[in-house]
Amino acid sequence: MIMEYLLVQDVALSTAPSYAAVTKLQSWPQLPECTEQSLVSQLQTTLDIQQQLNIVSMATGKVLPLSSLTVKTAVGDFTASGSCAADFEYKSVLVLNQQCLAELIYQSDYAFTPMIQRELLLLESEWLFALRNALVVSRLQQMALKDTLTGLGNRRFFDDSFDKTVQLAKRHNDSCALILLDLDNFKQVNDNAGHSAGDEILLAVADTLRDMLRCTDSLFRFGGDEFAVLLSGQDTSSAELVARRLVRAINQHHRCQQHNVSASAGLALLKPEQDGKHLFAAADSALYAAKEAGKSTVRVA
Ligand SMILES: Nc1nc2c(ncn2[C@@H]2O[C@H](COP(=O)(O)OP(=O)(O)OP(=O)(O)O)[C@@H](O)[C@H]2O)c(=O)[nH]1
Repeated sequence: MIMEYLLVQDVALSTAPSYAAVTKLQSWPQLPECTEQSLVSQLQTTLDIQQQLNIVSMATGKVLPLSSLTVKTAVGDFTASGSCAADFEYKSVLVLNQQCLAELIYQSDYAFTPMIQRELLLLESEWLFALRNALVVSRLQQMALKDTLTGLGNRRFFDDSFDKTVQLAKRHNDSCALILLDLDNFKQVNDNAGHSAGDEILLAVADTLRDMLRCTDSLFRFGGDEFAVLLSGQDTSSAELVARRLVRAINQHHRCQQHNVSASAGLALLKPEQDGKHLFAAADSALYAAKEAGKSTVRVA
C-alpha cells in the first residue's frame, strides 16, 4: 500500500519520536475551541509531519476519544505518542489532486459510525495542503542526505550521524566503532569496462554490505569507492569480526571477482579519552595501513 503514495520512489526513513498527542487529546475540552479555520492555521505553523499529526490528533479528539492515530507516508510512518490498541479501527486515504498523500489509521474504544467518519473526513480535508508541503520538505531533506547511486546515506549524513553516535556513546560510557572500507583496483573497472560496469560494482557492494549488517548499524557511501560503517553498543565488541566478514563478502562477490576488485578496511574503536576526530583519524590510518599491507585485508587501529 505504502508504495502507492506520493513520492513513491523514496525510501522511507525511520519514524521520528512522537509526542504526547493522543493522551493529551483526552483532556482537549479544556483547550480553546478549535474551529476548522484555526486547525488550518495551526497546521501551517509547522512543516514537521509528526507535529502536524499531533495537531490533527488533538483536533480529532473533539470528534471522538482516540486511542491511537498513525499516518503512513512515503517518507515514513508516524504515530501520535501514547497510542495504544483499541477495539475499533478506521482507515482513511488522504488524496489531493488525485495523488495519494498518505493513509490515516485511527483507533478508538468507540465505534466509527458513518456520522463520525463524515466529521473525520472534514478534518482530514483541512490537513491536505499542509501535509503535501511537509511531504515535499521531508523528501528534499532525504535527498540531501542520500547517495543517489546506491541510496545509502551520503557523507553529509555520515558527518551528522557520526557526531551523534560518538556523543551518545560517551554519555552512556559506552563505545562505538568505525569501519572505513575502500575498494581495491576499482579504477581499472571504469577504465577497462566502462563507467556503468563500475556503477554496477558499487551497487553490488552496497547491497552486500546492507545485507550483512544489522538494522542498528549505519552504512554510508562517502562517494567514489569508499564506504563507512558505524557500529554502536554491543556490536562494538565484535567489530573486528564484522569488518573481516564485510571484506570477505565483497572479495567473494562474483561481480567483484570478475573484475578483480577487492576491499580493504580500517577499523577503530572509540576510546574513553578520544573524540570523534580521533576516532575518524584512527580508522583512516588503519585503512591506509591495510592498503599498504597489500590490500584486500583489515587493519585495526
Ligand atoms: N563508476 C563510478 N566510478 C566512480 C564513481 N565515483 C568515483 N568513481 C571512480 O572511482 C575511482 C576511485 O579511484 P581510486 O580509489 O584511486 O581507485 P582504485 O583503483 O580502487 O585505487 P586503490 O584504492 O589504490 O586500489 C576513480 O576512478 C573515480 O573516477 C561513481 O559513482 N561511479
